[in-house]
Amino acid sequence: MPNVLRADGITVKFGGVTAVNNVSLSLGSGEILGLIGPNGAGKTTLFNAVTGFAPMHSGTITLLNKDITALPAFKRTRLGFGRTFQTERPFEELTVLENVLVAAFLTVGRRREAERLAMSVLEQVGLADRAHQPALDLNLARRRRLELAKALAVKPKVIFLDEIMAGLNPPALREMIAFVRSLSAQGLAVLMVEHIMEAIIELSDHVIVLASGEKIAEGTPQQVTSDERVIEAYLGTD
Ligand SMILES: Nc1ncnc2c1ncn2[C@@H]1O[C@H](COP(=O)(O)OP(=O)(O)OP(=O)(O)O)[C@@H](O)[C@H]1O
Repeated sequence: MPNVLRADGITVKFGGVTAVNNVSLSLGSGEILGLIGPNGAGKTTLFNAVTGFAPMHSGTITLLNKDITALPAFKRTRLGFGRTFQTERPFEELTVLENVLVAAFLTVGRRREAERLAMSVLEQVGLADRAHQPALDLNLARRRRLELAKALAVKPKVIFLDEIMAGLNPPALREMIAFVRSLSAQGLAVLMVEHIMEAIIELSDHVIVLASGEKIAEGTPQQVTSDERVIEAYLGTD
């Protein structure tokens, strides 16, 4: 599988705390990489470093063989990074469509083209019928879909999903799992931080486990969930 994204030797420090220590990952087109680990393991920090939202101490990032390490987040977005945020934060006073338009304008200059793109991603996530409602009116599952629509509206090559399954009820979780699978089937590379193991096990081609900023295991979902170090990191030892 050709590499879409590579991150090599990523280290992030906050003052004296090393939140991510020398972690590498790579991701091919249509591949789903799950990033798991106990609270405070460094998942969000690694995710933010790769997407350009957290400064790195060291490491390199390449997108389609182009070194993008020095680029700020908005330039990475333009080159094909779409992301959701752990705490979804729509502009609540804007409509659903307007929220997606804000993202679409990051990659498309003309209004008509941006509107077409925004409507097509709203259709893709099943929110087209709510396009003209205020974002404020959406329930949690639909807010997550709006986050996805915003991430897709930048025409990504890699999509970064930060705990998009958290708090969903079982039917909404099933729908979200199916939706993420459909993204990978379309050739998108997916990097997913997720605590819901059901989703990780069903979706991930490959899983990286972080604990205290270190990569402690990687492999298929079956390999990592039976790994002693992973079980220890989650359960602790007395
Ligand atoms: N802006 C920051 N300033 C200082 N320390 C930070 C900052 N962001 C994260 N940290 C620290 O870095 C470590 C990793 O945190 P991070 O949020 O990346 O973990 P996580 O695996 O995403 O956790 P969770 O599953 O709870 O979201 C923690 O010790 C955290 O306190």
